[in-house]
Amino acid sequence: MTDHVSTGCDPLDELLGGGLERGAVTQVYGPPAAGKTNLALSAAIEVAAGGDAALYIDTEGLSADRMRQIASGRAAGTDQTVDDLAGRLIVSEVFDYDEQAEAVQDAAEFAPEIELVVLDSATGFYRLQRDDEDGGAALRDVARQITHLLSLARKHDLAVVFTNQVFTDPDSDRSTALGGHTLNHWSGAILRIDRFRGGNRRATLEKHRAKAAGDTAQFRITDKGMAGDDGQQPPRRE
Ligand SMILES: Nc1ncnc2c1ncn2[C@@H]1O[C@H](COP(=O)(O)OP(=O)(O)OP(=O)(O)O)[C@@H](O)[C@H]1O
Repeated sequence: MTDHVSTGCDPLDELLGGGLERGAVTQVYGPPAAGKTNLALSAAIEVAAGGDAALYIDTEGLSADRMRQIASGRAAGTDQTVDDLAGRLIVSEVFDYDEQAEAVQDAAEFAPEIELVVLDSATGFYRLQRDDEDGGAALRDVARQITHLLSLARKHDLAVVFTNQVFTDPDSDRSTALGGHTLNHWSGAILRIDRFRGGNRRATLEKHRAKAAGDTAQFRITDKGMAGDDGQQPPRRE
């Protein structure tokens, strides 16, 4: 077994020192439509293509069409079908904060049989409460969820990735990840994604156990999922 779970996109795997690290939590954050969900889906489908299972906790109303589109791109040219790949994804749809907490707790039941847990997004419901007086309590709840997933990652040697939104700090006018230091602390790796004109994406490594912060990679989102910045689907590792 390798130390990492592939994102399905070679430039991103390279940036992350091999992919999503097992035994750790990777945070992917960025503005709306940056490509966070695409990255998470691509990684989950890559796990499925390897014959393993992934748990996908979805708070955002995942598009089944988009999932099948990426799966179909991945299955092309192999002896696997879209249904083979989709069948190895355990999708847990949650509709509110309490359901999210429950689904994260329940990840423990699946952990022995899966290679990846996706939480997309960790803070979507939290964001709505950001200005509430219990914003602090909500953040503590999310932090508890992330530490629970981290303990599963360590115990079962699986990878965990969660997505996160940005907010603009009125003082510095910079956009930073929701949950700040608290969520960053529990994230072994942090990837920020930004979107540019023409559909180009840039990922910036902001935290990593073994690599310098500030490294970047370019990629694009295509019909088939994620591709290098030449628009070509990267060659697949066997
Ligand atoms: N088939 C496709 N071909 C090219 N680009 C696509 C395709 N499907 C989706 N996209 C791109 O992906 C974007 C959405 O990406 P994604 O859902 O991963 O964003 P996100 O960062 O998760 O956003 P949010 O925070 O709003 O959930 C779309 O705006 C579009 O640019």
